[in-house]
Amino acid sequence: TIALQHGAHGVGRRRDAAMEKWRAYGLGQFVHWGLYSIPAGEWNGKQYNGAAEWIKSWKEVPATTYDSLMYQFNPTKFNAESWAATAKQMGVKYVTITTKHHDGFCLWPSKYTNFTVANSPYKKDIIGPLVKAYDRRGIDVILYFSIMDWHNPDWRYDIKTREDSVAFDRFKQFTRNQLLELLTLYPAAKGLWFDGTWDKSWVKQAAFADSLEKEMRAMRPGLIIGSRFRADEYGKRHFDSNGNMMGDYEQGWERKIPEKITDVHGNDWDCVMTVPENQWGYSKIWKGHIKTTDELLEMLAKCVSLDGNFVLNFGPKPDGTLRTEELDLAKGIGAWMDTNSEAIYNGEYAGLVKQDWGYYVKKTGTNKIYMLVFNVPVSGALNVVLPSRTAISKVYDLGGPGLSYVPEEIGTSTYFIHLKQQTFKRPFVLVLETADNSKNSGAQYQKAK
Ligand SMILES: COc1ccc([C@H]2[C@H](O)[C@H](O)[C@H](C)N2C)cc1
Repeated sequence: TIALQHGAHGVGRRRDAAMEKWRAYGLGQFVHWGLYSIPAGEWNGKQYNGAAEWIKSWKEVPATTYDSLMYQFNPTKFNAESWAATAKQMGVKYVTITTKHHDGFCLWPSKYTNFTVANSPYKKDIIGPLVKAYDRRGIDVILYFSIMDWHNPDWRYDIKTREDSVAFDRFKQFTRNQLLELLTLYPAAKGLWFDGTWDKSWVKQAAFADSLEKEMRAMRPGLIIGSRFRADEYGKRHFDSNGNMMGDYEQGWERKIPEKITDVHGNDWDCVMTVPENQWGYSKIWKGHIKTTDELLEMLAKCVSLDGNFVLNFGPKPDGTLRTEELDLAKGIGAWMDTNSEAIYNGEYAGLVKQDWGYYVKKTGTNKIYMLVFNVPVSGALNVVLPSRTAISKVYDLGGPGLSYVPEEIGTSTYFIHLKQQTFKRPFVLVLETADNSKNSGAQYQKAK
């Protein structure tokens, strides 16, 4: 191994209560809201073909004109309680909210810049009411913060000259000030989701970022910070020069999901996902494929079955209301979660052979295994292969009270569960209770005929 001062500071999963709670979330919500929500991907009648929250980077958009959008920010219909109520009904256990995106506009009244809600017609703090509304419903709040700040004149993409270095030192102090300010103003926040950390200027700040991370953790014991915040002294990000993950969970899964358990290297992780192909902030026109409730439920199931959390993005409108398509998805996901959330919360990788019908989730600390079924075979028979010397002792359907199955044993710890009906309109969950049958514990199952 390589001697590192600023690489990973621990190997393997955090075992403290705060991280165990994070590990158990299963389902989260991302909220991208800011000045970019006003143009919503359009400028002078032309469609920006990137992600709406990146419109300031479009050459057709003069930075000063974009920044004057601050004087239009007045979300008269914003109601933190209704956003939190929607999230509660959807069944999310945590929410990640943009405090400052790359454009540099702050949704809280920061005293380190004028580019904040305080100087907009709206005037009021947005973050405080959101933290309160979500937190009091038992939904933990994570604060999204972009290191890259296109508004701050001291931001640099790289540090080439003495002047760059002097300016970026000012920028580093500004960044530290804002982060300590956020932790001080919003003590209920459980973590920070960093972004905008890929440029050379920041990648060169291994020592500064490491000491800042230590300072924030000391200030807020239990604070959860992902792998995207800092680089090690050789410029390695997410995983240090020895291949160890930096931070408490892997943040690389943006709009993509791991295929198999070895892809996650035994770490905690979350997948952040957009409803359209690639739009985080509100975009008037959603081009391309828009994901349906069932597609999103399958992504959720896949993430939880591979030891991760699934975080679905919402891009509220400039008036502060949520768009209809997102409200409909929240309702659809919530309805499914009302029946099946016990297969999502406190779930982990079950260690069983993956089958085509869907995903296994094991309830942490128990021998209860859930079968989240998305693809019913034409045979109607779901194949289950358990570790040897393990037997199925009981199978029942979470959705159909009293709907239980007697599996057919077709080999050592190998079964078919013959479904009783052929057509299913929605994904459903079967609960497997297993027992050790090394002493042939007489588990209730049919002998193969
Ligand atoms: C360089 O490509 C990028 C960089 C940052 C992003 C940002 C998005 O704006 C959104 O905030 C997402 C979570 N983040 C990775 C997306 C693509």
